[in-house]
Amino acid sequence: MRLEGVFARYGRRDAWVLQNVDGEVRQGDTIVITGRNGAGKSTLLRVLAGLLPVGRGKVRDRPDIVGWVPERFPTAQPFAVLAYLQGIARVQGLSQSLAQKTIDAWGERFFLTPFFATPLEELSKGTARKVGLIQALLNPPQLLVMDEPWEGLDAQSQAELPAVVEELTKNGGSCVLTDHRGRAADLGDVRHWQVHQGVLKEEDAPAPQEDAEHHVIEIVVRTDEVGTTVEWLREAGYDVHGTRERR
Ligand SMILES: Nc1ncnc2c1ncn2[C@@H]1O[C@H](COP(=O)(O)OP(=O)(O)OP(=O)(O)O)[C@@H](O)[C@H]1O
Repeated sequence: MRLEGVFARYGRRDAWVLQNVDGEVRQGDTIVITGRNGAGKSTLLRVLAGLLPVGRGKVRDRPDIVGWVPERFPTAQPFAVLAYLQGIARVQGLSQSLAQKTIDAWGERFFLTPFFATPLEELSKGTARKVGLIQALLNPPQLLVMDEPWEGLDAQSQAELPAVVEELTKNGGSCVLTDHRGRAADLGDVRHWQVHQGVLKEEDAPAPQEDAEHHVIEIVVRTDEVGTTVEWLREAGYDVHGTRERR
């Protein structure tokens, strides 16, 4: 998928939010978009997902199946969680039995099953975000676009996200996301796009800085303790660079 000279804005009289953006998303890519508040990161995600039409320029070869995970999942809808996900699966063309199997599997994986009967309006912010995530994954997307996916999720679900991204990209999908908390360090090989005042620049991975006052320690923990350990270290103020399987 390619963006060629893309300009985007929200109203015909507004200033351009994105200006002359060129970029290519290739199969298997994970791209992390960074930039200051208001730089245009979410706007770029909406353009990629096809939710905001471009004012000038072209978007070429957007995949047919795009999953969109919004920063705020809209809970003002008159459905319980399960009925909502079943409705989304139906719209996406999944058969009833496949839909149920898929919803059950994601519900287990993200600890959402106990909330299946809860009305969307009664969900906490974090639980609502899980619904926002799962609805985007029901029909495996060829492009997954996520706005701050770690935000508001519980520690176990946060720890599960890198595996979800890896499964998708290994199967030829691509993933583009924003992450102001630095959690994308858990994702392995990623490309970095930086947005500054609506202009996009591709960056090399940030170079490790020489720093005589800090050292890096590698620690080994049990697989089922990775999420809680990472969370615990971050809460204690440590900078966790990433996790990997022991080889
Ligand atoms: N729905 C909207 N209608 C009008 N203007 C908008 C809308 N959404 C964003 N903007 C404007 O577009 C600009 C870029 O916003 P955007 O949300 O893309 O930035 P961002 O980099 O994602 O910021 P943040 O990190 O704060 O989420 C801002 O000036 C913002 O006010």
